[in-house]
Amino acid sequence: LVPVVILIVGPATWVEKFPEARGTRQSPVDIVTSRASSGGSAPPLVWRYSVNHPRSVVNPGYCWRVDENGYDSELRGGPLGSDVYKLQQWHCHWGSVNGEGSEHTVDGRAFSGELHLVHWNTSKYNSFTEAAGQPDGLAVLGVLLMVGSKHDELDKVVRLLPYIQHKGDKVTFSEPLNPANLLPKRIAYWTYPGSLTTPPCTESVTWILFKEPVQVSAEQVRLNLCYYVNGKNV
Ligand SMILES: NS(=O)(=O)c1ccc(Cc2ccc([N+](=O)[O-])cc2)cc1
Ligand SMILES: [Zn+2]
Repeated sequence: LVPVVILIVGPATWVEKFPEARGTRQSPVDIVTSRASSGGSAPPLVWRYSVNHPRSVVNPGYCWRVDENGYDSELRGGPLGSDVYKLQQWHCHWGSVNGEGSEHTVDGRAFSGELHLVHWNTSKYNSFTEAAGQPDGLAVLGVLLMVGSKHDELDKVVRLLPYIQHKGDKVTFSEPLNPANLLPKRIAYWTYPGSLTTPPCTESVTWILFKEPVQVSAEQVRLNLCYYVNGKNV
């Protein structure tokens, strides 16, 4: 008899190390559109990002992450009350197979990938890490990605991926880039109180997921797939 060792390394083991993962507002979720209530009289969501500053693309071991390096930006309004949030970093989630890389699903449908723009509450907290531990500390803009035409703004990052193939690799670039160009044209969104989708799974995220997917080319998806295995192998 060969002893069978079942090695569980996925989300199922996260609860052991990150008790938050057992919480009541865990992300990602399936957005059941028929159950979403209309936004009513919520104020408009507004954002402003700096364009001309050096950014770093990092390989954190899954997908890729762009650090804003503390340069100024603002996200306010919508579900965020009177607090002002600042962009800390943005990153992606891709699947190991095309078409199933997104974290959130909409009526059970997954998308090819999902971009997250991670902001923290500068009105109430003094650092990203402090804010990341508070229920109203973070606000993440989620953008669903589907295969279609090439995305020129995203390509400014995708073309750098061959230079950060290993975990910990980092490359700094100063080509002007406007994160607002990563967002869809129509800015209708779903919002709900949730958590970080990967460890430490802290329940500190106000999720704002845009309804309209953004198109990226099949080549851009392939480049992401061949350089990164999605966070699922964390
Ligand atoms: N995918 S996501 O929910 O947008 C997400 C965003 C950021 C992070 C990274 C992270 C966020 C917070 C901390 N912390 O406070 O120790 C450590 C790592 C993890 C996950
Ligand atoms: Zn994410």
